[in-house]
Formats: sequence, structure tokens, C-alpha cells
Amino acid sequence: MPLSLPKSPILKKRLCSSTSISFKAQNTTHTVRAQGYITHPSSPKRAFNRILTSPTSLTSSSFHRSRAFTNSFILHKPFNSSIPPTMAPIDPMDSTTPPQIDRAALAAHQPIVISGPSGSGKSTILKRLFDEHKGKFGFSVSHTTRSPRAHEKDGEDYHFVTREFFNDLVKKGGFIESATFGGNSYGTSIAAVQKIAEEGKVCILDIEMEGVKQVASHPFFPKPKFLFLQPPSLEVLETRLRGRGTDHEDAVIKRLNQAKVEMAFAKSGEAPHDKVVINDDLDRAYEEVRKCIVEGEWDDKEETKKD
Ligand SMILES: Nc1ncnc2c1ncn2[C@@H]1O[C@H](COP(=O)(O)OP(=O)(O)OP(=O)(O)O)[C@@H](O)[C@H]1O
Repeated sequence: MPLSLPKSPILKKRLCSSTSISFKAQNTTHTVRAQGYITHPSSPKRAFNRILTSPTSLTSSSFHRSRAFTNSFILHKPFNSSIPPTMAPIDPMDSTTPPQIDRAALAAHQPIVISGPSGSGKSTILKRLFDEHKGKFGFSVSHTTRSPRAHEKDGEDYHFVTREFFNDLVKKGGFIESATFGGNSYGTSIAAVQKIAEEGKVCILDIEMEGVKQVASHPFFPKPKFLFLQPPSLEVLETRLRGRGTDHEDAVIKRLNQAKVEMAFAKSGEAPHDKVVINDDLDRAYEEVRKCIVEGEWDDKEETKKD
């Protein structure tokens, strides 16, 4: 049964900001730890809102971005369009420091970017990871220029900001990734990510390919670890997407087409991935991911790349 997880902004999944993940299974709301929410694919949703399709999925703001590219979503109708900014823009142009960059915290709790085609199993694996390591990870709260929906709380689901604020933060380099969909902008701020690190947690960012490129090329944000989760084949991916039962035919086709692009990028030599994990067997893949993320064993990049 598909779940709907409340989450925060940016298009993709990361386990960051504080951290309480709320999700909805049928009519029951559960809270786990994270931000943002996941909506059933058939319900209105926005670019950065990740569609969580399996009951085991989790999500956060950054999660959501990938869906924007691969799904055709019906947009929620904003009910309030005048929400004031809640975060002061950081000043990345302050070369005396980077006082706003908490390098010690980010080094101690290095953020992890997980990416991979829709249906590759990111949500499934992250859900298990969170369940088995409670309090260790967090999701960041994304910024968005869209208006909040009835159930959304500013600062929890997203930081709802004005376009001026958003654009200003973009200019200052305050986002590690940002994108615009359907006239609304979404972004993962440095401040939101490092907040998780300062809380003593590892921020996990579930980000789609374009976001990954942005994070990797950010001029001054310390490099996070990048993990790419790959399906064993497009055929298997198609079977899993259809088995998930959350997408219409056209959405499945879009996801598969996007998967080809993402897998080509992963093999191109241009990708920043520190580790590629092939999700053939769930238990095996989970263990491989866990070793990287929990134990810090990111050692077989070259070997994996040859496959
Ligand atoms: N190793 C595996 N073997 C069989 N089925 C799997 C495996 N890993 C994941 N699945 C199933 O594949 C489907 C897609 O997994 P999941 O929703 O976690 O992918 P995802 O990468 O999070 O997708 P999206 O980006 O669209 O959220 C789910 O139904 C999940 O149960």
C-alpha cells in the first residue's frame, strides 16, 4: 500500500533536518523522523515532492526532486501565498570565513547524497537504515517559493519563502541544489543541511541526477559522500516499478526513460559517485549501503565501476 510521507522541500530524499518523518498509511498518520511528506502518485503533488510508493519508503525534501522529472503531477493548489521568509540568507561571499559553513560539524557528520533511478530501491533501503539506526540520521528541510498546503508547517515541511528571498539565497550560493518546477522553486540550503550535522546527525539527501551535479559542483560547500543505487537491469526495474503499483503507464515509461539517462550518467565517468551499489538482492544491497553509510567503508569504487 503506497504511503504518503509528509516531507519538506527539495526534490529529493535526504534524511536530514530534524527529523521527524510523518507519513500516512491510508488514514493513519505515523511519525518517524524527517521532513516533508510523501504523497501518493495519484494525488496532487509538486516537483520536489517525492512520491513514495512503497510502504517502506521514506522521504524528505530533497527526496522530492527526482519525481519532478519523472512524473506528471497534479499540483496542489496553494492556499496561502504570503508567507514570510523564516531563514536569514547566509553570506557565502564572506571570504573571511566561511563563518556560515560549519566545517567541523560537516566533517564530523559528513552528509550523504543517495541517488538512483526511480524504483531502484532508495526508499526501501533508507527506511530500513532509519529503522535500524534511530537518531543517527536526519533530513534537511528544503526551501520553497510555493505556498503551504493546509497540513504543512513552515520550518517543518518546508521553509516557505518569498521569491525574492529565494533568489537572493541562490545568488549567495546558499543552496547546494535548487530547481524550479511549475513556476515554484525548491532548494536545499547549506544552512538546513548543516543544521542536521550540528545536531550530531548525518544528513542524508535523496537527490535526483541534476541535483547531484549541482551539489558536486558547489563552489564552497564541503563535498559530501555520493552513493548511487542502481537496479540490476532496466527489465528488473520495470518489473519493480509495475509491481509497486503506484504509477500509470505513462509515468512508468517516463521513469524508465529517465533511468536510462541516470544510469548512463553513472557510468560516464562524469558522475561524482563514491560508491555504486547494485540492488539485485535487497539484503545484500542493504548491507553494502549500510557498510558505507554507517561504517564508512567506501572502498570499492573502482571495482564497482568496472561492472
Ligand atoms: N532488491 C529488491 N528486490 C525486489 N524488489 C525490490 C528490491 N528493492 C526494492 N524493491 C521494490 O522495488 C520497488 C521500488 O522501490 P523503492 O520505492 O524503494 O524505490 P525508490 O528508488 O525509492 O523509488 P522512487 O525514487 O520512485 O521513490 C518497491 O516496490 C520495492 O519494494
